[in-house]
Amino acid sequence: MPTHQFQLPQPLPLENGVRLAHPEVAYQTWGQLNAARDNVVWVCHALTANADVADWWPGLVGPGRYFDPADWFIVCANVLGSCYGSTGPLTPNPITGRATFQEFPLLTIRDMVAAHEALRAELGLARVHTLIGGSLGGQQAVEWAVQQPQVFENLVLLATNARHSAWGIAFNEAQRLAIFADATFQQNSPAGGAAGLQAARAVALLSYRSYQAYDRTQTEPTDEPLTNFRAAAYQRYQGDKLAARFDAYSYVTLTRAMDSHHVGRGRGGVAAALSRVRARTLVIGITSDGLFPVTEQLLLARHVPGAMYAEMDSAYGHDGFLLEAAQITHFLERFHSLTYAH
Ligand SMILES: CC(=O)SCCNC(=O)CCNC(=O)[C@H](O)C(C)(C)COP(=O)(O)OP(=O)(O)OC[C@H]1O[C@@H](n2cnc3c(N)ncnc32)[C@H](O)[C@@H]1OP(=O)(O)O
Ligand SMILES: N[C@@H](CCO)C(=O)O
Repeated sequence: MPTHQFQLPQPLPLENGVRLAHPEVAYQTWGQLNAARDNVVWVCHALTANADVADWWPGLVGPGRYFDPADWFIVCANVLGSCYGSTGPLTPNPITGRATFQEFPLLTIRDMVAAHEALRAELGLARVHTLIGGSLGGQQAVEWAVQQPQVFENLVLLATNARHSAWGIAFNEAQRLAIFADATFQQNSPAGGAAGLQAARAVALLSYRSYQAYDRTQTEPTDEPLTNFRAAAYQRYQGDKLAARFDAYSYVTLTRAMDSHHVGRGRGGVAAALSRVRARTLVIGITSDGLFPVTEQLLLARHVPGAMYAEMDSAYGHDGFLLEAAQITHFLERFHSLTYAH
């Protein structure tokens, strides 16, 4: 699908008090809005994905999948701060003409939601049938459902939380330290900090997978090597793969936004904030998720009124929310049949 660009009509007031001039949001849509305008599905993507949800979630979005464009009008927008078309740290500042990470403001999950809320208004979508997201996408989804409870009919949160944990922030900081240790980060060019980003992704992978996943896929078949281990090659490969498609400046910006996530900030705490949600809600946890452990999804389900909770096993750990399409489809079908049974 073509990627559309939406420029917000006004500067965007950010949570830290700065106004972001002429912000843009890149987005894609699939399917048609029906006459009743009640078939909207909005997908919020995770850390390094983009607006092309049919590409990165092919098991859930596409012909014959649970979210089939023949039935649904599906929207996915790139987050503010990313390097896939929405305004980010390497976007030239329209006033100064410069693109420098150092001058780019701190973004929060609420700022990302504010940009997508402006896009929702632009598209004239008064109601959204289903808002769905995992990980950083789930952080946006829950924040949005707290902010605009009247808009969302159904909310699906996967492998996410109400407030980013100390453990998650520590992982993110370890990754940022790897990036800052790369002297080329000062360049403010797309390849700046690439070696640091490779190391950051290798660290991140440890939090996205599990002991069992590495044991199953990366154990040596023989006892021969004393060096150049399979698991080590996998770490390098994954680092290279991300550095080839992403930039270090967006990575730092987005991980800082993730750290900022706290639905209860200024709202009397997490429980009070979650009690505002009016959407029928399904929360999905992954038993092997070491980054967003199921205790975090149980907390969401406990405080969102009437929420349902489902738990899946995955050999992948946290990244199971991207890969376990069959299990997620099963839970969505059950959720749909329960919420629309009468
Ligand atoms: C432009 C864009 O692409 S943007 C959108 C793409 N990305 C996103 O949307 C972000 C979300 N997606 C992701 O995070 C990931 O793609 C996931 C989690 C869904 C899947 O991760 P993957 O890396 O594909 O899976 P996995 O961990 O099994 O690794 C498989 C890869 O590692 C390689 N690999 C496996 N073991 C080793 C090893 N020992 N040494 C070297 N390479 C290895 C495989 O050959 C395979 O390579 P390939 O990706 O080039 O086919
Ligand atoms: N694997 C995900 C991050 C984990 O939520 C991504 O690269 O977007």
